[in-house]
Amino acid sequence: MAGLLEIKDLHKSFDGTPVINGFSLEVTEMTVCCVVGPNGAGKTTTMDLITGRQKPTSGTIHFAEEDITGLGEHEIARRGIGRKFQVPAVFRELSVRQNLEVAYSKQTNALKNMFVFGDAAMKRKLDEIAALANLTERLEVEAGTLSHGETQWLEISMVLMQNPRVLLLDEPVAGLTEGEIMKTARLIKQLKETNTLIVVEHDMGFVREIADVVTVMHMGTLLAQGTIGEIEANDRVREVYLGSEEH
Ligand SMILES: Nc1ncnc2c1ncn2[C@@H]1O[C@H](COP(=O)(O)OP(=O)(O)OP(=O)(O)O)[C@@H](O)[C@H]1O
Repeated sequence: MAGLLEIKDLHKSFDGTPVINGFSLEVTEMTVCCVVGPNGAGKTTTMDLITGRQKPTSGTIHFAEEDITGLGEHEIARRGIGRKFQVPAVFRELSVRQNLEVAYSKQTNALKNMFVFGDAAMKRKLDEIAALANLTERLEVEAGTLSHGETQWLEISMVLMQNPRVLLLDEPVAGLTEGEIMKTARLIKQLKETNTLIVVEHDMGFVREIADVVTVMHMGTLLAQGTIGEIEANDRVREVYLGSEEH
């Protein structure tokens, strides 16, 4: 079966300096693919290229068998690729519920859906997502009062309100407590039932919990790919990444 997302021979240079050097990746539907690698390996740039924030110098990106290379950010989001950034972007003065409603209203078919299904469909979706993300008890509080972990879950929930088929998460557990990390792992495993996830993360304990496939990037290319066991046993990966001070 073809991958839901297929990246082939991607290149990106900034002012003539190559940052992505022939990177290829195939992500199977309803799996969790974790992208790891040392600082500066090109992980964030790859996510920027997938979501249209940056345009590749060459190479192709196909999503659901359609060529999305070079399309704009909004068009790619509209086709079903959602992204949660590392830096929180919630409206702090609004309640958790209002944040989720705003996110829903941003989806392309929001108006049509409201017209056809009314508020009830949105409310059902909102309750369902809040329950998944441990936010049911927090729906009426101001988003600014949430803990760091809850803020991360709210952001993931906001992306989910837009009905993505693929969800890109940039470092979702950076700065979280052990308990929050385990809850986030549970959330991601549940999301895999309906979504495909690409997760950029440095926390290898978390990666071990959630990954079906681990992709290791190094200097803008694919260094290795496999199960977490294969990756941890790979001498080259240990040399350039897992053996480094970060771990
Ligand atoms: N807009 C830009 N202009 C110039 N250089 C850039 C730009 N964005 C990224 N780079 C460079 O590209 C390289 C890869 O950066 P990138 O942020 O993709 O790495 P990363 O693997 O995500 O690292 P980290 O784990 O630290 O987030 C770095 O050397 C960075 O300085």
